[in-house]
Amino acid sequence: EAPAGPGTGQQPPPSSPRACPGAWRLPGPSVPSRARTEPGAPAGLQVPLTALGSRGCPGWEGCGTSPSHPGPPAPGSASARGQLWSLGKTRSGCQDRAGSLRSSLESREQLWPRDPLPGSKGGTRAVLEFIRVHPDVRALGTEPHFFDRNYERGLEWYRSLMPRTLDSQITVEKTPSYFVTKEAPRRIFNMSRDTKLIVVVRNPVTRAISDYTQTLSKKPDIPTFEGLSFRNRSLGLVDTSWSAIRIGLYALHLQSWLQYFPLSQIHFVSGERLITDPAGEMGKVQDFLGVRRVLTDKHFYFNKTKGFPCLRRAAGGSAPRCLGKSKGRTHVQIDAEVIEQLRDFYRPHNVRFYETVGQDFRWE
Ligand SMILES: Nc1ncnc2c1ncn2[C@@H]1O[C@H](COP(=O)(O)OS(=O)(=O)O)[C@@H](OP(=O)(O)O)[C@H]1O
Repeated sequence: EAPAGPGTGQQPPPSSPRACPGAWRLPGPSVPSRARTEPGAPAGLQVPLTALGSRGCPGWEGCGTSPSHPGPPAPGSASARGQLWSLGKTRSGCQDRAGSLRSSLESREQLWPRDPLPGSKGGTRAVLEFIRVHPDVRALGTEPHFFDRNYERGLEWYRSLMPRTLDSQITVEKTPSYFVTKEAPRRIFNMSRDTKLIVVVRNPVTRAISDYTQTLSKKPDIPTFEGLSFRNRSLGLVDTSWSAIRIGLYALHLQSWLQYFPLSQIHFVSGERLITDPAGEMGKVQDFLGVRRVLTDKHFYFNKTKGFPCLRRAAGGSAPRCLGKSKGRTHVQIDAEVIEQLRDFYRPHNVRFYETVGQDFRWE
């Protein structure tokens, strides 16, 4: 996905005295005596836990061993709560990052070839472009896909992509596919258990149609939405192996994250409210990240042509900015009866999700 924003945004000059050596900006050398191999990581992958360690910038090891969370509870245990994406840097100075969400509980073989690049479609680009306006936030403009597709490249590679940050700044990235990537929670936890995660959720029926609309724009020959959605439509059997459907089973995916992260470390953005009240939703994001409420109503305006809220001034620029053409597409028309069937299908899953996170998103 092409970034809508200007590169990695504003960056401090290399000589900035406040720049945190070895954090995201400089791929620090691994220290063999203190490096460790992540259990389950590809053979030979060293996670240099101390590479970020320097005054004002507690290293990975420090972050990773923070007592804030005792570690992954046994799968299925009552204390297993936690979850998903976005990067952040804790106030203690640990450099965390966000990832995005979506985890393929299914294998890549199952996702392929119908969904080579599943997306969130909830509004992750909007959240990233909005939050990067904040002076205490630095964002990677592209999706690194480190915790899913590029994990073998190693943490040094990931770090080298990141924008330079000051001690006081938070680093964020977004990769929607993390949410449905089975290995992502463990990998992020092993990088830093203090990572703050943001998940943008949207009515799963609308999300599926958005996902399908995007795929159709790239592959006009794919079967109809109706054809892909059901194993047997007359019996109402929904095909949960189709990723456009499966990604919307939020409660299911969330369970993988709750094995590693407490719910308090995960923030859920309503994709619907992000459009109707961007300042309100971004206010909550700022609170969650622990930064000042800089982004307010005055940063947004509703662009009638685009049909969406846009920024009066994008990060690093002075002109108004809306997201690109791939955001806010006109959706494919879907039979009302099919939509009703999918609503029925998702209802119990949505209720389970609301109960798990303690919020009612009112997807009816
Ligand atoms: N301000 C603003 N401008 C444009 N679009 C906005 C905005 N806020 C939220 N959205 C919704 O974001 C949807 C795309 O979601 P993502 O960015 O998560 O998609 S992706 O997974 O990264 O491909 C996109 O979905 P579609 O409308 O289906 O294209 C939009 O509805």
